Amino acid sequence: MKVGIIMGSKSDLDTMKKASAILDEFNIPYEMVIASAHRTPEAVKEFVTRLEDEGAIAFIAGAGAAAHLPGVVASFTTLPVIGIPLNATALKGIDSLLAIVQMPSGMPVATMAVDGAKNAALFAVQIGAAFNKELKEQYVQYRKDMAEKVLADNAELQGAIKI
Ligand SMILES: Nc1c(C(=O)O)ncn1[C@@H]1O[C@H](COP(=O)(O)O)[C@@H](O)[C@H]1O
Repeated sequence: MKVGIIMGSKSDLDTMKKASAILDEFNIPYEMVIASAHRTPEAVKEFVTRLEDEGAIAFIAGAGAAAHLPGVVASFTTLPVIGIPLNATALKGIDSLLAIVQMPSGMPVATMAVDGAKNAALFAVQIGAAFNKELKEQYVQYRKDMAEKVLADNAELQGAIKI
C-alpha cells in the first residue's frame, strides 16, 4: 500500500508536509514529488503511471493558482485523486478551489478545503482502511484519541469557568 503525493511547486511544500506527516503517523509508505501539469507535464505522467503500476491506492495532489494538476493526475489514473486547493495567490485559494472542485462530469477529484493537506491524508487513510483491518483499527483509535482530547479540553474549560 502506497500513496502518491504531488504538488505543483516547491512553494507548496510547507503545506503539503502536513499530508506526509499524517501518512508517517499511520506508517503508510508514500512518494512525494514536485511536478507541474503546466511546467513538467511528462514528469506528472511518468510519476502517476509508475505509482499506479507499483500498487498505489490513491494520489494526493496539491496546487495553487490555476490548479490543473489534480485533474491532470486524474486523467492518467483510475485511482482516487484527492485534490488540495492551495492558498498561493492574491485570490487566497478561491482560484484553485474552483479549478479543482469543478471537474467535468465523469472525471472526479475529491476536493478538500483550501490548504486542507491534513484531511487529504486522512482521506487516503480512510481509503486504505476500507481494505485493511489493521489500518482501520489505527484509524478508529485516531478518532477516539481526538474525541478524548475534545472532552478533556472541555473539562479543563469547565474547571476554569468554575474558578
Ligand atoms: N497550479 C499549478 C500547476 C499545475 O496545475 O500544473 N503547476 C504549478 N502550479 C501552482 O502555481 C503556484 C505558484 O507556483 P510558483 O510559486 O512556483 O510560482 C503553486 O501553488 C503551484 O502549485
